[in-house]
Amino acid sequence: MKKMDVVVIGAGTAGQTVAYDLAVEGYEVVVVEKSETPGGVCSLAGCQAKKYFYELTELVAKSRHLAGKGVVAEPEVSWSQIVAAKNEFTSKIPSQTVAGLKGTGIRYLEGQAKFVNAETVQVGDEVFTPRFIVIATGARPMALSFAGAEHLVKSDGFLEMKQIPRRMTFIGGGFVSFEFAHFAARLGAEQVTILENTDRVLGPFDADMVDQLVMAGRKDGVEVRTGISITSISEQNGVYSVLLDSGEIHETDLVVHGAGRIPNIDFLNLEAAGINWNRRGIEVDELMRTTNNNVYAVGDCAATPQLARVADMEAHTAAASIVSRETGEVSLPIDYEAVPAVLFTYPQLAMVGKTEEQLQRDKIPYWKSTELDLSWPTYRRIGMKHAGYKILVDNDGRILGAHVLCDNGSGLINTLKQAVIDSVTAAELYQTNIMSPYPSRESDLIYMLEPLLD
Ligand SMILES: Cc1cc2nc3c(=O)[nH]c(=O)nc-3n(C[C@H](O)[C@H](O)[C@H](O)COP(=O)(O)OP(=O)(O)OC[C@H]3O[C@@H](n4cnc5c(N)ncnc54)[C@H](O)[C@@H]3O)c2cc1C
Ligand SMILES: NC(=O)c1ccc[n+]([C@@H]2O[C@H](COP(=O)([O-])OP(=O)(O)OC[C@H]3O[C@@H](n4cnc5c(N)ncnc54)[C@H](O)[C@@H]3O)[C@@H](O)[C@H]2O)c1
Repeated sequence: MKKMDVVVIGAGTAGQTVAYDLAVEGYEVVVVEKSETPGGVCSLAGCQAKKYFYELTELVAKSRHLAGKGVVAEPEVSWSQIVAAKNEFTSKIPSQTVAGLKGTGIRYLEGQAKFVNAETVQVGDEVFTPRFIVIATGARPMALSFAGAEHLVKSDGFLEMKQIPRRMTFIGGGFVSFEFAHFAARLGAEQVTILENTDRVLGPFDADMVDQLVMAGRKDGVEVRTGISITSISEQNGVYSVLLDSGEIHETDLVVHGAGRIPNIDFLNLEAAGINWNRRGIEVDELMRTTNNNVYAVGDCAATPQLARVADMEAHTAAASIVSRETGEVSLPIDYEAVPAVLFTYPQLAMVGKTEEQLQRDKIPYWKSTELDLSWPTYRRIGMKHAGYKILVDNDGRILGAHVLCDNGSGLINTLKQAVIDSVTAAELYQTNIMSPYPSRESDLIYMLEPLLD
C-alpha cells in the first residue's frame, strides 16, 4: 500500500496539467496511464493532429474560391505527405510526455487504474491510498447499435488513412464529421456525405449560422442529410452499403464515426468509490470535486464540455482546490459562461455564449445585429460566398452571445469572448475597436456592432 499525495489517472492534457500544477506546489504525484502512447487525444489524434489537415484544406478552399481572380492552378496536395507531416509531430509526443513528467519529479506508471474502495486505487499489483485522486481518463467514440457498426473508421483512423477514398460518408452531423468532411472535400474525395439522425446538424451552434455553413459546404462538395436513420452497414469488395430505414442504399468507399464521444469511465469501478456519473460523464461541482470528497474529475471524462482548453481550465481548478484545502485560501470555481467553440471547417464557424434559440427558449429578452450571406469587401476579396455573423445583446447592450462564420472565426470570437468575460456593452466594444488594424477581419467588428448602438 503506497501513500502518495496524489494519483492522477490519465496522461492526456487534463491529467498532465493537474499533475504539473501539483508537482510544482511540492506534492508527490503519480500519473497512471494505460496507453502505450501517452499524450492524449488533443495532441495525438485531435486538435493538434487534425490541424495539419485543416491548414491544407484552407489553402485549397481559398485557391478554389480565387480561381480566375489570380489563382491559375489549384495547388496539388498529397494526402500521404500530410499524414507524414502530422506523424512527424505526433510520433514525438509519447516520449516527450513521459520525459516531461519524470523531469518534473512526477512518477509515471503505465497501467490501467481502477478503484478498490473510496480511498484506494489499484494499478496492476500496486495499490495506492493517496490523499487525493484526480480522474482524467478522457472519452472515446460511443458504440453504435446498428448491424455492421464495426465497419466504421474512428476519428484517429481517419487521420491515419494511407490514401483518401473517392467517396466518404460521415455518420453524425457534429464537430468531427463537419471538420473531417470539409477536409475530405478539399483534399481529394469527390463525394462527401454527412448523415445525421436528428432534424438538424451541429446542435450547439446557432441554427441560422449552421444553415449558412451547410450551404457553403454544399457549394464546395459536402452534402448534408438530416433525419437519417441507419439500419445497417455492409461491405463487399471494399464498397460499403449503408442501408437507411427508408430502404435506400447509400454506397460509399469509407464510413467514418462522427456520432459522439462518451466518457472513459466503465473500467474505473466508480461505484466502489461512491462517485456518481451520468450519460455525459462524471458529476462534478464547480471545483471539479466528484461526489467523493477526495476525488476530482477533469477533462472529457467529466460531464462538462469536451474541449481541450476547458479540460486544462478544469485541471487548474482542481489543482487549486486541492492546494487550497491545505492552505485555507479560497480557490476560484470554474465558469463556463464564456467558453468559445470553433469548428475548423472552411469557413470556420465560431461561437461564444448563448444561441438565439436558447434565449428564446429561456425567454430572455435580447436585441440582435445579424447579417447572413455576408458580401462585404473582406469576403468578396477572397471569393467567399458564405460568411455571416450574429451578435445578441441584452437590454443594457451587454453581449449574451456571438456567432461568426468566416475564414478567421477563431480570431474574431476571441475578441467577442473577452467582451463577454468583461461584461462590456456593444457601445464600449465598438469604441475600443475603432482603432483596429485596418483592413482586417477584426476591423469589421464595428460594422457588426453599429446596429446595436442606439
Ligand atoms: C478528432 C478530434 C478533434 C478535436 N479537436 C478539438 C479542437 O480543435 N479544439 C478543442 O478544444 N478540442 C478538440 N477536441 C477535443 C479535445 O481533444 C479533448 O477535449 C481533450 O483532448 C480532452 O483531454 P483529456 O485529457 O480530458 O482526455 P484524453 O486526451 O483522452 O486523455 C485521457 C487519457 O486517459 C487514459 N486513460 C483512460 N482510462 C484510463 C485508466 N483506467 N487508467 C489509466 N489511464 C487511462 C487514456 O489512455 C488517455 O491517454 C477534439 C477531439 C477529437 C476526437
Ligand atoms: N473544433 C473542436 O473544438 C472539436 C472538434 C472535434 C471534436 N470536438 C469535441 O468532441 C466532441 C465529440 O465530437 P463528435 O462530432 O463525435 O460528437 P458531437 O456530439 O459533436 O456530434 C454527434 C452527432 O452525431 C449524431 N448522431 C448520434 N448518433 C447517430 C446515429 N446513429 N446516426 C446518425 N447521427 C447520429 C448526433 O445527433 C450529433 O449531431 C464534440 O462534442 C466536441 O466537444 C471538438
